[in-house]
Parts: sequence; C-alpha cells; structure tokens
Amino acid sequence: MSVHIGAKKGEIADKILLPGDPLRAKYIAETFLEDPKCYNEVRGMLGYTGTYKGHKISVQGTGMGMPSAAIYANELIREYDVKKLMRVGTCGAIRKDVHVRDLVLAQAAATNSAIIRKDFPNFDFPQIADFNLLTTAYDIAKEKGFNIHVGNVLSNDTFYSDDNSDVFKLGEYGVLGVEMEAAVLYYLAAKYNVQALALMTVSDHMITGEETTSEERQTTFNDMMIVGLETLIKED
Ligand SMILES: O=P(O)(O)O[C@H]1O[C@H](CO)[C@@H](O)[C@H]1O
Ligand SMILES: O=c1cc[nH]c(=O)[nH]1
Repeated sequence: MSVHIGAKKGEIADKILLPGDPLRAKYIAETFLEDPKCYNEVRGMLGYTGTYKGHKISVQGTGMGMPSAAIYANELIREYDVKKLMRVGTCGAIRKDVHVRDLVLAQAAATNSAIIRKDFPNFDFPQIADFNLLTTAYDIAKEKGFNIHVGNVLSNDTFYSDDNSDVFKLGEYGVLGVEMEAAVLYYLAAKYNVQALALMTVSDHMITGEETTSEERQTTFNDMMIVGLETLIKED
C-alpha cells in the first residue's frame, strides 16, 4: 500500500477514472463496472477496480483541490504504475454559451495555484491534455450526440471568493469553466510521462446561477462516465 491508498500492487488498473467525489467513484463502479472490488477506504477516499467491456479499469476519488488530487495522482503513477488518468469532474460555467449539464473537455488548464510555480518559478508551465485522449474523447462525445465544448478551464485554488471578477474576465478570454484539479493532473502527467485528460460536466452556472443538486452531482452525469470509460478502453 502507499501512504493514502490501501491497495496491493496489481490491484489498480493502469487506466483510471478520477472523480473528485469518492461517492461518485462508488456510483461509477457499481453502475458501470463488472465485478467491482473496493481496494481503498483510507480516509473514505473510495477506490474500485473492475472491468468495463472486458477491460480492467479502476476508479478513484481524489478529493477537492490540487493538494488532494496531487496526492492521489502521485501515488497512482509512482506506486501503482497507472498510465492513463481521466478526471471525471464537475465545473462551473463562466460563459453564456456553456450550459449546465454540458460536457467540457479541458484542452488546457490555467491555474492561480502556486503548486506548479513552486517547481518552475521562472516559467508559466503549460498544463495541457494528452492529445490522443483528448481527440478520442471528443470523437466519442460527438458520435454520441453529447453537447461538448473543448478549450481552456481554470483550475481554481479556492471555491469561495469575495471577488470573482478575474474569473469572469477569463471567461471573456474563452475559458470555459472553473474547477479545481485539472492543472495539477496535467502537470504530473507531463512530469512522469503518462497520459491525462480532464472531462467535466457543468454542475452550475456562475453567471445565470442555474445549478444541479448535490445528489445529481454524485449519482448522475452518465454521459461523462460513458465518454471517460470508452476513451480509456479505445486505445488498448
Ligand atoms: O465534482 P468534482 O470532481 O469534485 O470537481 C469540482 O467540484 C469540487 C467543488 O465543489 C471541486 O473538486 C471541483 O473541481
Ligand atoms: O470548482 C468549481 C466546481 C464546480 N462549480 C464551481 O463553481 N466551481
């Protein structure tokens, strides 16, 4: 086991879905995987391995925010040899042409976190998606007729803020939505030469105020799960 994951070597697949919410991990495992086995309950951050259409797949909650997501991504890559990491998260929309329940594929992720700047104080490291996973996911979503947007997201360091004017300004510059983990996932994928992609469902709209319920965030958003799973098994 690693510090925060209770699995033995070999119990985690080399392809993994990463929701922030551990109960979304449980929902995905119980809804989409055959013969799912829970391999992690440490800190309640549930992780499961099962099969999807005959392919071994895992799903692991990451918690909220980059420090938490980075702990799980580091241990999954370095201790369990995970090679394809696919975030299946939620985001807030910051543009009027992006709607609640639409899908957002993060081609790149800006961040106001110092988590990457700390390693590269003289550069703005470009946090970008794996191109093959990105194009595969996009093609699958389009083929299935899902509403999907591709572009920049903001991986925000805070959920609550007194002043969101800079976030809305990013929306004017084409940034599609706000979430809290994609940038560090892309950074760690670059650092360890593995593949990562962040796919989000819009759970709320920061301009119109429209939102989904917490139950819906935990137990629905099946379009995103299908795109994530089909993408992970496509390149086998
Ligand atoms: O629904 P998840 O995957 O947790 O993603 C989003 O939701 C959380 C905030 O409510 C943050 O983790 C953010 O990135
Ligand atoms: O980080 C997030 C995630 C969902 N919705 C938001 O407004 N922010």
